[in-house]
Amino acid sequence: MKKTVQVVGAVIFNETDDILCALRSPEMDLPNRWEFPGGKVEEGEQPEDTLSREIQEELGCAIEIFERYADIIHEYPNVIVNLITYKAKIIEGTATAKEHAELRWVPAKELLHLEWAPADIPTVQLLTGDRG
Ligand SMILES: Nc1nc2c([nH]c(=O)n2[C@H]2C[C@H](O)[C@@H](COP(=O)(O)OP(=O)(O)OP(=O)(O)O)O2)c(=O)[nH]1
Repeated sequence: MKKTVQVVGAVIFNETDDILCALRSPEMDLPNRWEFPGGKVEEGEQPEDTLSREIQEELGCAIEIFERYADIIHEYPNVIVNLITYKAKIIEGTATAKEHAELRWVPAKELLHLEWAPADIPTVQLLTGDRG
């Protein structure tokens, strides 16, 4: 049976309502695909704590986490990913790509122009519909 991993991602908005998109590096799984920064929830960890920790590690900044935005299950060939996204904003520091190949602030209506990790597409479509 395929393993299911719980993954949290941040939909980070700025003051002009652009969304922070992160490009996975060539060394990561799903190389060169755009994603919501975040990572796997470790055993015993609260999803919001995972998200704050991952954002600090990956982007070097602190976020405030708001409501849960979407809860998606996507089956990859080797694993099932349960991607839960939360709306968030940066409250301290500036987002810097410490692990990603690139970070980009993108208006909601342009999100679908990027090549996303397959599990992210339903969430991106929701965002585009909400704000586009
Ligand atoms: N962080 C993140 N991962 C995603 C997204 N969409 C998606 O399919 N994934 C997949 C890629 C990975 O298989 C898994 C999470 O991986 P990760 O590499 O970000 O997590 P991590 O930092 O905890 O991983 P690890 O290398 O320490 O094992 O979920 C997304 O929007 N954000």
